[in-house]
Amino acid sequence: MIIGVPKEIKPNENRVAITPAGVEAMVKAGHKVVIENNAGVGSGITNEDYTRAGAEILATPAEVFSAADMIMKVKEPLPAEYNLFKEGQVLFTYLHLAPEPELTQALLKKKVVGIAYETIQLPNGALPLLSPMSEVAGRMSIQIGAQFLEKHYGGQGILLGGVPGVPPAKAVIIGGGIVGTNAAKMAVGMGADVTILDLNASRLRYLDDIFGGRVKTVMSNSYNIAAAVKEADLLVGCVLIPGARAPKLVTEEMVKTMKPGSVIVDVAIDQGGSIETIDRVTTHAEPTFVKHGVIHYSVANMPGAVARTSTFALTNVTLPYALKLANKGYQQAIKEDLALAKGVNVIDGRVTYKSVAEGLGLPYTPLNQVIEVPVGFQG
Ligand SMILES: NC(=O)C1=CN([C@@H]2O[C@H](COP(=O)(O)OP(=O)(O)OC[C@H]3O[C@@H](n4cnc5c(N)ncnc54)[C@H](O)[C@@H]3O)[C@@H](O)[C@H]2O)C=CC1
Ligand SMILES: CC(=O)C(=O)O
Repeated sequence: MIIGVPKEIKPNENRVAITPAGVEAMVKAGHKVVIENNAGVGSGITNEDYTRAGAEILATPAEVFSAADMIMKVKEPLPAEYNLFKEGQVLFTYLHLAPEPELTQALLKKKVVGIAYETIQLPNGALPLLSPMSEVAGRMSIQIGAQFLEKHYGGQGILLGGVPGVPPAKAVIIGGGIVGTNAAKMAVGMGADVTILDLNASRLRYLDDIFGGRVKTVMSNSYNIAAAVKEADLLVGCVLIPGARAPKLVTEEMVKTMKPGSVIVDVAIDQGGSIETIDRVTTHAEPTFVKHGVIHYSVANMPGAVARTSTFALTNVTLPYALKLANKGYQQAIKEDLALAKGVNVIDGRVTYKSVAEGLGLPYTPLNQVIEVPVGFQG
């Protein structure tokens, strides 16, 4: 199989979908890897690093898309890439289709086999290809929040951890999954007063255990969210219903109750966001805007800012699945792997992931009506 890796084009997206180790593994398995010129430089990987591992460098994204049977990317394709897909091409990347109707239509039109990193799901519910980036974004959310709380960034001028004699800032985290847990680790480490809300009581119990009483856990409902938001100096939004648009849990009225110069970091923005006052996706170049006196941060590719860490963390987990797809072909690989089958969002011009179809108001086709699925697969 020919595997193509274009350079990412989202603003300040410096990650790349394969490392030289991945190239070497693909080539050893009998595949060819073509990589766009300088695709790895943002992550500190040169063309020569790739060619030494056995890849071929191509000058343009058009050449990469045209040569490849499978495209490996990091972020969802942008409009400039929509016309580059080939019919039946496998696209293995983060897709986040629920808030992306135009991208979804482009993939359906070209009958692309769209396998989304973020919906590959193990039988125990874990999302192994989302987790490492959630770890990165969760940890970043607190350092970003701490920075924007500084006066010269427009914040209240408070130190997250306080100092002896002055109380710490209040960090409120909505969603106690991978992002939320990693945010809490950083916030606790920096000495903040931390509250986590989730609607999964078992998860709250787990968080209470691992943090040994250093975080407050609260059941997520609109009453408790309103009370916590009002107190928050730093609010981190990180809920997820896999594949679906994020629910708007924090209303505009709640945001109005926050102190001027407080900060909201909506990590769940890649699934449409969970804060009503966030009406736009921001970029690393211009990451914030102010509404009702509150600083809003809504960058959808946060890990792109720490590209070297993120590229290696991401490719550690994507490579085994990419190898399986390349070695067996997508039909056989999907038929044999329950987690991979959960990753298929679009195939043969149909949407095969239910919450994506529901979110976009498009017809849903169960995956088993399109290709063979593993025994026990539930779409
Ligand atoms: N902006 C960015 O650069 C990045 C964004 N993300 C996004 O962050 C979000 C969270 O990801 P993970 O932590 O990995 O997901 P996860 O599945 O580990 O955790 C989500 C948590 O949200 C909870 N939840 C669901 N509905 C809720 C509600 N109504 N109230 C409170 N909690 C609720 C779930 O019980 C779960 O504990 C996802 O949308 C993910 O795509 C992840 C990495 C980077
Ligand atoms: C998860 C995701 O969207 C990212 O890492 O950019």
